[in-house]
Amino acid sequence: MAPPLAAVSLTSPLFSPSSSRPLRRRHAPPPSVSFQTRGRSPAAAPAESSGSPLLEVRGLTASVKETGQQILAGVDLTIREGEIHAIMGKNGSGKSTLTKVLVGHPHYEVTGGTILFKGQDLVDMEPEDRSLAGLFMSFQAPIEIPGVSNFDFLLMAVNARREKSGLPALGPLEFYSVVSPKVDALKMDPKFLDRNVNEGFSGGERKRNEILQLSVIGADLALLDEIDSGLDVDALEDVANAVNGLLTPQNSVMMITHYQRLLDLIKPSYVHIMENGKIIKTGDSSIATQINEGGFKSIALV
Ligand SMILES: Nc1ncnc2c1ncn2[C@@H]1O[C@H](COP(=O)(O)OP(=O)(O)OP(=O)(O)O)[C@@H](O)[C@H]1O
Repeated sequence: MAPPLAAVSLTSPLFSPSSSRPLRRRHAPPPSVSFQTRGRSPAAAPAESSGSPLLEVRGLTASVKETGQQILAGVDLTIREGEIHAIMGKNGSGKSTLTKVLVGHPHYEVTGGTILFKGQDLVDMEPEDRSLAGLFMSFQAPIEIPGVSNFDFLLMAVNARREKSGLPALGPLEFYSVVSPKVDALKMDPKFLDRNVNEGFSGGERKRNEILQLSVIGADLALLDEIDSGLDVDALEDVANAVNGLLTPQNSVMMITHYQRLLDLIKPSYVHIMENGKIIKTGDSSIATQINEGGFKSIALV
C-alpha cells in the first residue's frame, strides 16, 4: 500500500482549463519590508498585491508527533493568488517540514496557530481532502509506487478530481490526448507513462515526473520542495518552463530552493528566509542576491 502522503498526489485536483492563461505575477513586497530593486525595472513592480489570499498561516507551531520535538516555531506566511513564493534557509531550518505540515503529513502535529487555505481551516482536514481542495506537493525525494503505472496513477488522480467536481470520468483514450502533450512539453519519453511510478527512475527523471503530475493534475497552490536538486541545466530549464506554463492569475507556487539559478528561471514575487522554524526575513529576489553577496552565504548557492 502506498504511504499516506501518496494520497496527496493521488487525489489532487485536475488540471485547470484556465492553465493556459497568461501569468499575472505580482512582485510587491509586504509594506513593512524594504529591499533593493536591483536588476529589475521599478515599472515591473506593482505597488500592491491584490489577489485574494490562498494560504494564510499565522503563528504556526508544529512538532514531530512521535517525540514531541518542536520544528516549526511560529510561521507567518500569506500567499495570494498569482504569487510565487520562494522559501530559502539553511539545512534543517524547517522548510520541508513547513510544506509537509501544510499537506497534513502524519509524522507532524500542529501544536499552535492557524492555517487557512481559501478561507478553509486546513488543520483538521485529511491529506486527501487538502489535495482535493487544490494543494499539491512535490516531494524532495519522490516516492515509488510499485505495481502502479504512471499512466494509471495520473488517470486515477484526474478522475478523482473530476468526480469531486461532478464531471464524468475520462477513459484511457481521452486521457491519453490530455497527458501526451504534457509529456512532450517536459521532453519526457512517452514510455515513462507505462513504467511504474518512479520505479527505477533517476533523480532527475523523478523530478520531471513530479512536474508532469502537477501539470496533469493541476493545483491552486503547488508546494515544490527542491525541484531543482539533481537536475542538469537542460532538465532544470524544461522543468522551470513547465512550471511557468502552469501559472495563471488564480494559482500560486511556493518553492523551496537553495539555488539562485531556480529563481532566475521561475521569478518569485517574494523570497522568505527561514531559520529555526520561523520566517525571519521577507523581500523580493534581491534578498537572494544579498545572500550571494555574503549576507546569508551558506543559504543560497548559484
Ligand atoms: N520526523 C522527524 N523526526 C525527527 N526530526 C525531524 C523530523 N522531521 C524534521 N526533523 C528535523 O527538523 C529539522 C528541520 O528539518 P527540515 O527537513 O524541515 O529542514 P529543511 O530546512 O528542509 O532542510 P534542508 O535544506 O536540509 O532540506 C531538522 O533538524 C530535521 O532533522
